[in-house]
Amino acid sequence: MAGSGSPILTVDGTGRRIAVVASSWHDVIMAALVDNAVSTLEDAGAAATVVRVPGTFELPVACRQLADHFDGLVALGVVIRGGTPHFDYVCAGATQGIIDVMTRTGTPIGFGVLTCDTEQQALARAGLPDSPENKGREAAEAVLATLTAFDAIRT
Ligand SMILES: Nc1c(NC[C@H](O)[C@H](O)[C@H](O)CO)[nH]c(=O)[nH]c1=O
Ligand SMILES: CC(=O)[C@@H](O)COP(=O)(O)O
Repeated sequence: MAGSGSPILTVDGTGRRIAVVASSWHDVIMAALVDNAVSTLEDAGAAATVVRVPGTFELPVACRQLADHFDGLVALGVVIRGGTPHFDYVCAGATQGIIDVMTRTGTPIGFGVLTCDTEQQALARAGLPDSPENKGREAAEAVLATLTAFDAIRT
């Protein structure tokens, strides 16, 4: 299980159809996030479909297009601060946009967007062999656990 503070979840993905929506900046880190999310979903018995978008700012619109066609989504991105406030707007816009899709559609979205000041911070959370944390796995586990919780609520 990933780093300190990560919840201990028992996740079952049997019969679930999950779309992994992934941005395309910082390709090495993104590849690790996507690979870990997909393997976590498939190891849990879910069917995973990967959909790529240009950047993290485009994640919400892609999530909205997919939310009615999948049981759940995983949103993955890597945003690394540059020299202007652009980082703040991309991160805030994507985060609020993903929240809006989730609350308006009722489709759970595992949040796997890394918002980092440095590349080193992102690498440490990517689930690479020497990464202390695995945010791709965490986001995948979260969406499956949420769907399980929904089942309990509905019974
Ligand atoms: N700087 C990063 C970006 N910027 C691009 C935006 O996400 C967006 O694609 C652009 O503004 C066009 O609409 N995106 C990332 O995912 N990561 C970054 O570090
Ligand atoms: C977070 C970003 O969009 C980043 O690439 C912007 O860099 P800058 O603020 O130097 O334009």
